[in-house]
Amino acid sequence: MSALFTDRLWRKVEPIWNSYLEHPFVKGLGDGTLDQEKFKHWLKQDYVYLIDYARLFAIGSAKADDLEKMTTFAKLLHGVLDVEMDLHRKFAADFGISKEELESTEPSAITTAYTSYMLNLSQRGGVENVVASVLACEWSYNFIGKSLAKVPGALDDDNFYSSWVEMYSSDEFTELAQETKQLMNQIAEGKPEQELAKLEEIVVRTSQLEYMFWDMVENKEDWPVNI
Ligand SMILES: Cc1ncc(CN)c(N)n1
Repeated sequence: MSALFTDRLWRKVEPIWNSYLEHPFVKGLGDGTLDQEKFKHWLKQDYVYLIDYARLFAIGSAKADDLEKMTTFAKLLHGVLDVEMDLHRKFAADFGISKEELESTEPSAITTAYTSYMLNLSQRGGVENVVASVLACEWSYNFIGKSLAKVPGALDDDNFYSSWVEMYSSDEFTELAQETKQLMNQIAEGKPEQELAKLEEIVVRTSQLEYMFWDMVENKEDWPVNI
């Protein structure tokens, strides 16, 4: 049996992903100490991020060369729009933020950079670029969710963010992450090293952008010079 491409990717991104677990924003989600104003910034920025992220699965579905992959992309699209974004809508309702306000959030510089990077690569490349672009997003949140679920008290009701940890460590979200990994392995199979290296670079870059997104919400950043 040949080695899985996602095992190779894991070895490459592991140090970046471990740094997420040390990030104050992520730690605050696990122990419940995160400032709610910072969390609201995440909620709004992530909502508009996810709208573009969902578009990537629609692009993947359109570019897929067989019905099986088309169906997987459609399932992942549904996962974003109707499962993951429901978490955001529930938190927003608790804060008195309407769906309209969430949806009309102005994307920050980092949100724009991250979604533009993925959309650009996905539009100009084939289906392999689409999967490589979305992989770190799905897989790293599941990695974070599962890691935080092991923090004592993280899933208890008195952690304001327990439903966040519950969602990203859930069996349902784990299945979505697994399906994305399987899709990556299927598509990578038989590809020459030169192409695999390009896909690896996309996963490394999106992993770095994930870190920048955590920093952006921690610091409630928007654009450097706002007018
Ligand atoms: C920025 C970001 N990255 C990943 C995920 C998980 N889909 C997310 N909601 N937001």
